[in-house]
Amino acid sequence: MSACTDESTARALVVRTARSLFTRGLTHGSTGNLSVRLADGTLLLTPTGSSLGTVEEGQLSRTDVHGKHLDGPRPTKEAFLHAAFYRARPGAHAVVHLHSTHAAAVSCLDGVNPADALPPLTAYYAMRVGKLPLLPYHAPGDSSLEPLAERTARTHHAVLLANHGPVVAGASMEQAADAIEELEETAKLHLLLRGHATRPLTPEQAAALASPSS
Ligand SMILES: O=C(O)[C@@H](O)C(=O)COP(=O)(O)O
Ligand SMILES: [Zn+2]
Repeated sequence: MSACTDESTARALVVRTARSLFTRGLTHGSTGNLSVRLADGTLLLTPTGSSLGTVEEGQLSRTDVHGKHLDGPRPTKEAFLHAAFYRARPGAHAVVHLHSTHAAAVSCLDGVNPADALPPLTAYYAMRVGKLPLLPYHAPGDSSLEPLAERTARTHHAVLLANHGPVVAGASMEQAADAIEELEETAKLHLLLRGHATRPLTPEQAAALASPSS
């Protein structure tokens, strides 16, 4: 997915990615939502209440970059969050939100560092995700989170919503999906390692690997 991808290719990519994430158990029921930014600046999003396992190309919603519904079915209730990421990150062309189990579990832990919810356990995590701010709990669809989400997204392409799940933007759908999968795997490692003495990468090691992600 890039700015020059045509709309039918973009629709196919959203559906293909949604099915792939759902069938591998990275989100369940009707949780999670995906979007892409088209060359004309409008956004295609999964509709509210849809399952990522069954959503179809012709059923996507369109909004503008302020979350205003333009056509198609009613968009995900998190359209405002997707739009906030696109406004904050001009290089972003895709946003993915999941309720992946281990990341959601970390989002419910007490004492998580709000500036960075997961340690850089592996080099791949440092390369794909980097710092992961924890945004305070808001009910799903509560747009009062929008200003903080937009401010945070200016400097971070991935965030964790407290008691909820991750949201990740990428220059392409492949990059966003790759990063959110890595976030889930690192959350799993983090939980597996609780109670064990661990040696995450040092801040210098992590910084040396950080990529200027969209
Ligand atoms: O957790 C929620 O309710 C939403 O964030 C979600 O994941 C699914 O909502 P819709 O995309 O509106 O179906
Ligand atoms: Zn959600």
